[in-house]
Amino acid sequence: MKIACLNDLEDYAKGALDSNAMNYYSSGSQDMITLRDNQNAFDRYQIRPRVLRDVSKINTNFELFGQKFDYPIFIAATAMQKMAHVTGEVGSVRAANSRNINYCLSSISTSTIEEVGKAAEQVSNNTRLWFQLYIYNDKNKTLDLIRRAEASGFKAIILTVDTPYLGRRLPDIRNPFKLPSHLSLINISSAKQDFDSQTLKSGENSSWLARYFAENINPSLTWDDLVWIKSVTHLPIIVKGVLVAEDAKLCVKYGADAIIVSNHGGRQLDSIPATIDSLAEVVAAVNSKIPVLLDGGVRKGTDVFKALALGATAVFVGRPNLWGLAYNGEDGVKLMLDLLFEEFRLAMALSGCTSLSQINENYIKASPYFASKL
Ligand SMILES: Cc1cc2nc3c(=O)[nH]c(=O)nc-3n(C[C@H](O)[C@H](O)[C@H](O)COP(=O)(O)O)c2cc1C
Ligand SMILES: CCCCCCC(=O)C(=O)O
Repeated sequence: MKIACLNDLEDYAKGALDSNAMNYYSSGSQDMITLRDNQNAFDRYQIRPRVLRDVSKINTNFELFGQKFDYPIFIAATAMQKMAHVTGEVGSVRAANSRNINYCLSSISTSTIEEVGKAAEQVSNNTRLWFQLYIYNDKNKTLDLIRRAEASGFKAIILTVDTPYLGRRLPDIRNPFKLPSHLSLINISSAKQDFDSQTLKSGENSSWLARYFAENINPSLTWDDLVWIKSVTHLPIIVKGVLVAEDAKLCVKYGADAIIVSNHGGRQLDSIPATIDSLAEVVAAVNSKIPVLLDGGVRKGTDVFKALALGATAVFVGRPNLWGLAYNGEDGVKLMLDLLFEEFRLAMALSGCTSLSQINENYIKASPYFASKL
């Protein structure tokens, strides 16, 4: 069967990946309510299309932090991509940069920061790369990651703020995840996958991923750490994992250069709002002072259009990158992106919009069906 949309790629990946990788990639936390809602929530909005406008030419270009992008669709940071395809992060970055869009590398990658920087340079002389940062208890380790990202041509740091501890992912507790022995968390010192289970308190999360986080990642971060990061790098700092107006205002106050409205793909706290439902609140609070981006559940061109209509500058896809890799490495990720680009261009044309700047709140409304259920 020919792949027609991103959900087809997911179906393919389900048959191709082993259950260890698939459980890790696909799961959300606890009852996965937020995971499901991220996608479902897009259906609660409708597009208000305009007609009889010349839509023979559609322009999807835009600029952010002085860099030009061909589409407002980026690839989000997802950890350990070599379980999806032997090329892992290198395949993904090559696909993204060949299409002139951003690739975000996770701190917890299976390819080095330097390999990813080089791979991007090979396909584009204007690399489009952001580095996602977890702050370690060891500040030198954190600084080392920042310096390596700077030296490898990364253009911004994404500070993930929704993960002081890892969410409780039940599939990983029931069937403990194992990183295959030929892979490692290569940017950071070796992570112990085995530990003495006697040290666990009754009921404590026994996943090594969760334990790695508990032992290495700093849960005491505050807004002052944002100020600290800004003081140690010239790169823009993008705060990822903001969902409410109060925090959006603090991002502006403490000098964030952009916000990503994100609930970590439904993998952290469960029962929190879908990102598309949080977007308008954050956009209003920020009051155009800094760009607002969004990830979570974006699977269709109309999802991208809806996010932009509600005020997002750009969106990210997380899991679809992994499904694309599982399908056919770099070419699979290119296919994933091209499908989404095509759907988005069509959504723009059929709504009567020929450039991104025309997409605004006049093009969106709550679905009357869902509004009546509230
Ligand atoms: C398998 C997997 C690994 C992830 N790893 C990271 C990570 O290392 N750092 C991070 O900030 N977010 C991570 N995320 C969250 C993504 O950056 C993003 O917020 C989420 O995937 C977006 O939702 P989507 O998968 O529905 O597109 C991960 C998500 C998944 C699915
Ligand atoms: C070994 C550390 C766990 C990686 C966690 C990456 C992540 O953010 C995720 O959602 O998974």
